[in-house]
Amino acid sequence: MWTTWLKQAKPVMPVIVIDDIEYAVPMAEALVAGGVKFLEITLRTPAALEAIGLISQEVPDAIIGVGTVTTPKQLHDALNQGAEFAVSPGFTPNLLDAAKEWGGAYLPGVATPSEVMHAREAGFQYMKFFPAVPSGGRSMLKAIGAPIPDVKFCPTGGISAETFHDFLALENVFAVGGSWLTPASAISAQNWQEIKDLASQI
Ligand SMILES: O=C(O)C(=O)C[C@H](O)[C@H](O)COP(=O)(O)O
Repeated sequence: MWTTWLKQAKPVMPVIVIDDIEYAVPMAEALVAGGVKFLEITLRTPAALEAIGLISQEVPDAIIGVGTVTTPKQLHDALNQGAEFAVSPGFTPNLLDAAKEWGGAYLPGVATPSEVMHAREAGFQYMKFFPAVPSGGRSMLKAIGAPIPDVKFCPTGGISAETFHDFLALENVFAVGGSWLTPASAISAQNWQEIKDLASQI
C-alpha cells in the first residue's frame, strides 16, 4: 500500500490536531493543494473521528489516516469513518492482532530494536519511529538499519522544516511525520494559505 501511495504523494505525514470541526476540510484542502496528501488526524480531540469522516467524503485526493491509535476500538471507529491508514505511538499485542485482522496499512510505533523485531515478527514491515529525536534520531535509525535492513520507518517527534530532509535521506526512511506543517497558530487563525505554502515547500 505504502509503495503505491508514495508514487503519488509527498513522503510527509502531517500530524494533525483538530479542535474545531469547521477547520477540518479547509485545512485538508490546503495541504492537498500544496501536494501533501497523507493526513494523519490524531485521536487527541473529540472532533477527530468526525473530521476523518468529513475529509474522507469531501477531500477525495487526501489519503486520510488516523493517529494516536492506542486501542482496537479506536482503530475500528476510525476505519468506520473512512480512515485508509492508521498509526500508533507504540503497540500492544491486541493492537497488532486487530491491525492484522483488518489487513490494511498500519504503522505500529517503535523506538528500540526489540520493538522493531517484535512488530516485524507480527508481520509488519513499515513502522512509525517515535519519538524520533528523543529516541536517538538519525543515528539510531542508521544503527537499527544495519542489522534490520528490511524494515522501513516513518520517524515522527521533534522533526522540523529544517531537519526533515536529513531524515528522508536515510535508506530505511520511507516518510517523515510531524506537526510542523500544521501550526496551531495558523489553524486557529484559519490561515489556510500559510498551510498551503508550508506544504508546497516540501
Ligand atoms: O499523537 C500521536 O499519535 C503521536 O504519536 C505523537 C505525534 O506524532 C507527535 O507528537 C508529533 O511530534 P511533533 O512533530 O514533534 O509535534
